[in-house]
Amino acid sequence: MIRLNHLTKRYGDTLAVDDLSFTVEPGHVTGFLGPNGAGKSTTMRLILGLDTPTSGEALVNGRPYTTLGRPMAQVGALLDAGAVHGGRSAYHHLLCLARTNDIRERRVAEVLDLVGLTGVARRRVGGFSLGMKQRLGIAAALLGDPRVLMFDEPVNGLDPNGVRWIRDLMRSLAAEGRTVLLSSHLMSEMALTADRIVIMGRGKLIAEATVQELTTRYPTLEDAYLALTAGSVQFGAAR
Ligand SMILES: Nc1ncnc2c1ncn2[C@@H]1O[C@H](COP(=O)(O)OP(=O)(O)OP(=O)(O)O)[C@@H](O)[C@H]1O
Repeated sequence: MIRLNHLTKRYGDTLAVDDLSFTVEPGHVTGFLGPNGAGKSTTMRLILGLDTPTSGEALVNGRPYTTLGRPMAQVGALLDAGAVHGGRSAYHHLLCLARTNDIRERRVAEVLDLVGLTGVARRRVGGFSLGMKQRLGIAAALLGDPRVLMFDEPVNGLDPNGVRWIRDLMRSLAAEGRTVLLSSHLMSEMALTADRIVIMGRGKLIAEATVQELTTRYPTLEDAYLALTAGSVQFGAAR
């Protein structure tokens, strides 16, 4: 479970996350939505202890990330698929992560198989396509077999097979009772993947609802999103 209590992050004059409180429950795919600059990535970084809150707290399984023992076994995340050492092979990249996190080596082959990269495991990551890097990032997130998972825009760069694969993977991880938080700007895909939705805008919580509640009140999830975020879009072309 992920719980945010009055989470706030200020960068100079920018209030990136503003008194944000919500809970991400196990057993569901929770879609994390919001316009560009809403604060989604900052929130995920705060949950992972990659940044320090100005005030409030982000808890994973009841504790701040930085106090978790064996954190990769509790929470896995894909934030930036490009953030890997291009000179290493996929296998070596995951092996290094496993060794430094007290994870058995056999798990490396398991996750490579799970994400469909076994055939290219010995190739240098520098030559990987964006979609292959996304798969490698997902393999790293799954390495510690954590109960809590976060994915920031995982379908970016994936072909239709990859998009379908991500959807099925997210849903099966949730069906196993894991907590899955998934950000994406692709509303039609989100409607097929998530069952709960959290929407933020300008750092604040705008809505927390099930997909069913939103699509009962609005014709589609996209209509719901556009109506609810209408006052929170910061960047857009003049009409
Ligand atoms: N390290 C930082 N230093 C200064 N400002 C930052 C930093 N990180 C984020 N911000 C600012 O915080 C705000 C929220 O950014 P964030 O990347 O969290 O939004 P987002 O919802 O993930 O956006 P997108 O959908 O475009 O990825 C933006 O105004 C951004 O410029």
